Amino acid sequence: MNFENLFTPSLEEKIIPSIIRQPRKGVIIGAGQVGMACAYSLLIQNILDEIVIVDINQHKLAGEVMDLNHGLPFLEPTLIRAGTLADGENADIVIITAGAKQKPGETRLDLVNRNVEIFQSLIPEVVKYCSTAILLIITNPVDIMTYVCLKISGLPSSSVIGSGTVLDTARFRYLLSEKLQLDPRSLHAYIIGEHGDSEVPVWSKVNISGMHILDETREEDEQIEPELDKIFAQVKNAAYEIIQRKGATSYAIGLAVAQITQSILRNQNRVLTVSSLINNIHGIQDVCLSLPAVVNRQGVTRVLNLSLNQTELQQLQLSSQILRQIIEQLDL
Ligand SMILES: NC(=O)C1=CN([C@@H]2O[C@H](COP(=O)(O)OP(=O)(O)OC[C@H]3O[C@@H](n4cnc5c(N)ncnc54)[C@H](O)[C@@H]3O)[C@@H](O)[C@H]2O)C=CC1
Ligand SMILES: CC(=O)C(=O)O
Repeated sequence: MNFENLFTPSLEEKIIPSIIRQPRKGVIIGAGQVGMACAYSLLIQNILDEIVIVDINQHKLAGEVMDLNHGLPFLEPTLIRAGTLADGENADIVIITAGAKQKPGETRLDLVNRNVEIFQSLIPEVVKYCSTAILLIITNPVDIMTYVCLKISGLPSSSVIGSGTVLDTARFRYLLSEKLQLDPRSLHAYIIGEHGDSEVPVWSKVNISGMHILDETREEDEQIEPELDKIFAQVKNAAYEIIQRKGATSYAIGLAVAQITQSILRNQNRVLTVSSLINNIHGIQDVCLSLPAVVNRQGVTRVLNLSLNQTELQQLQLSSQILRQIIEQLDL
């Protein structure tokens, strides 16, 4: 039987999809726990039309791609394939998750030398094949790796973004919403600074419908402030707790990456606490860290100058100094 003659697409079938919009193509580098959680979240939310996944472990990569492809009958059409960076040509976004992860008890900053070495050979290849893509860095320590990627790639700072504290902000909103018995989407709160041990909760801005959290809770519970401190400790230690139990964190970061990617590719102008190059905000210079920023098809186009109280400002500046000291030790 000649399969080619079995079905010939009509002119409309060939042409109409390309008239509606350009296909959206993404590359995920690293098919580990995080890379595959990103692929799964992007796939089930129909954010990309084509996903190329790249990993040095070809054997595992082939298995991961087979497994995802077997789910396609339940989803919108998406081309998912194992590939190399050369297959990333014309990609709109490159999501980088490749590298070492924390072992139980290790900090994110402990990973810096191993992952900078990987980026030194990886990033020039990414730029060679995907020079027009937005680069979204997930590999830890994510703020340092975003800075390293920016320097090695020579790309404009708007095009190199770290997932930063988008995940910590989600943990913060979830835990606060549990405490207050609200939908987390109705509660606005931010974690800023390093995605790591020096991160900063912006308590002065936590609000529900514009109402500050302490106005909402004071009458109900006099003991709320120690409770709130406990919540922040849970946010800060979440990765340690999860890694100690299951070896890695994956689902929530996958969803966070899907949201950042959606804001980029659908030009949504969402305000997200991504990590980007900060200069001249809150006295911070030449460091990548998270502040609320506008994310769209150009990447990060605006970092918001969030007003902070004195404690928050000091904590943010300390966080930036910790990151800056590490950058100064690197040979970039
Ligand atoms: N920014 C964030 O919020 C989060 C960041 N992470 C970080 O993401 C990274 C990945 O974590 P997991 O996926 O759990 O680790 P994993 O060990 O499961 O996967 C890493 C993958 O990278 C691949 N890899 C290593 N070097 C490569 C290269 N040069 N090219 C292509 N592939 C390469 C490995 O073969 C492996 O499959 C870690 O650095 C981790 O700390 C994890 C969770 C949240
Ligand atoms: C591992 C990591 O960075 C996190 O889950 O926050």
